[in-house]
Amino acid sequence: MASKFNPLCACLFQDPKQLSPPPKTLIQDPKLIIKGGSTLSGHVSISGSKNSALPILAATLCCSGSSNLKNVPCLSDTRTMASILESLGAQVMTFNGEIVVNTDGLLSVEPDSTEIGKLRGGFFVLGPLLARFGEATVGLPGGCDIGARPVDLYIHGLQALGATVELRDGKVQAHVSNGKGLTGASFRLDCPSVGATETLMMAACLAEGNTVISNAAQEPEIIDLAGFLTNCGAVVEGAGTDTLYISGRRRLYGSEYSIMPDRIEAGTYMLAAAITRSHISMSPVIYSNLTCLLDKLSHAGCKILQLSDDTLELSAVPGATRDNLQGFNIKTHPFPGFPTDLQPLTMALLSTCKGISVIEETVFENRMSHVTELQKFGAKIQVCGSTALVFGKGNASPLCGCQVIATDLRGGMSLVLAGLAAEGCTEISGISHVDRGYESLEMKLQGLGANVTRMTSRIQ
Ligand SMILES: CC(=O)N[C@H]1[C@@H](OP(=O)(O)OP(=O)(O)OC[C@H]2O[C@@H](n3ccc(=O)[nH]c3=O)[C@H](O)[C@@H]2O)O[C@H](CO)[C@@H](O)[C@@H]1O
Ligand SMILES: C=C(OP(=O)(O)O)C(=O)O
Repeated sequence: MASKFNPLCACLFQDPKQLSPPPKTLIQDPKLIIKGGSTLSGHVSISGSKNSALPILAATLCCSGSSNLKNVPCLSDTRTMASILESLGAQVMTFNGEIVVNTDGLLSVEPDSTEIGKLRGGFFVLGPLLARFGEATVGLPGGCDIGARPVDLYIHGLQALGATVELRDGKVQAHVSNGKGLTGASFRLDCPSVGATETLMMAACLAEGNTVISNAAQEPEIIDLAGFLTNCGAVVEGAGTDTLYISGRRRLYGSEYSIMPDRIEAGTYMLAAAITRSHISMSPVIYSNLTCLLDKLSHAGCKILQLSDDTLELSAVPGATRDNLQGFNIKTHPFPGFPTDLQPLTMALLSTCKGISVIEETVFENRMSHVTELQKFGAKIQVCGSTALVFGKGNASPLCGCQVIATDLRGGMSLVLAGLAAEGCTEISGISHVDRGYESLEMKLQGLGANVTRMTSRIQ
């Protein structure tokens, strides 16, 4: 049984009230209540990147010994990922944003399927398990319901490295039958999938010989994963370009690594400041990871100042900007294009700007489910396929608080932004979707002066 030291649990056990058994049936349905319409001010700290932490946690399976990961965000997704590693027999210790993982005593190559089904990132364990142990059985992943999200590229890539892969009973079963392990190969991805690039990169690091992955994803999270793998002894070149060159090693060794700041969380707080016409600062931020959004926000009329290497200040206060923010068009693309994860949040902002804005979603075929909820605030949006026309309200009439339901992570967060800007009270249910990706959400918003509270109903 894997051991886990969690200081939070240790604290709970010191309080005798916490020792009484919980009621038999306990349904928790967290909601956020937002009293909107006020401006934000102050500084917000940006957490470590969820989408870096998940593949890097999976990559610890490639390594002998312990990996010590710092700046891991405390999120339901990272907790689920830790539990996936534990279901394999890994030892996982969590302490204050640090996670130490030791995979030496692994007992299984089949992670808990229920946990895998909770997020997309769980599936990333397939490549490392197969590469290190020659076999793996992994259930199909969950994650946001924003499109079909097949795993064909992962499978074809692993087959190119010599694995036999089949889908049986809703699980991907993979093994290497040559008795030696995966073999390096050249593989071209049909589209630059982030998860497939990460999975193949991890697998290739332990394959015999050289691998070339072309049409690879170029997201900053790929560079972060390559940074961790390189620290562990891997040889990866070209991360951040469309071609990766990997020279396989017999073994990798666990190392210490600090996860980069979350560019999507940083973008979210910039958009929160813009939609509430506020002035806030934030750090740490890597500017080059956010160029597209920064350009659009400047064009809209926001004033953006780089206070230091990693600190950014954004002002959308009337007077500091033109008379109101001007709408703009976006088309989502893989990095360095406009990030799909910021599309729903940008839509919320555009509904308050001047003029008509066009949003084209090209990465996922079904990432518009937030529109019907945004319309409940009074936002004027028309959707045709994967394109949305946003008729900005400008100063004409503000958004109005209402009751809405979050059905995915970023769509849910777009409702939080709308609620911050809206006049009156907003109640957002389905907040567990948002908790997958935003650390200390209401604490951070409260720190900026927002009136946000969490309500957890307990039903027996
Ligand atoms: C945990 C994590 O890191 N999630 C991110 C990751 O998701 P994820 O890695 O799932 O996203 P992908 O880059 O793989 O998906 C991009 C497109 O490729 C398609 N595709 C993907 C794999 C495959 O085998 N076949 C296929 O057709 C998908 O359906 C989608 O239309 O990148 C997305 C794109 O930046 C982000 O929105 C997610 O937040
Ligand atoms: C889509 C996202 O996550 P996932 O890939 O885990 O569903 C996201 O982070 O916006």
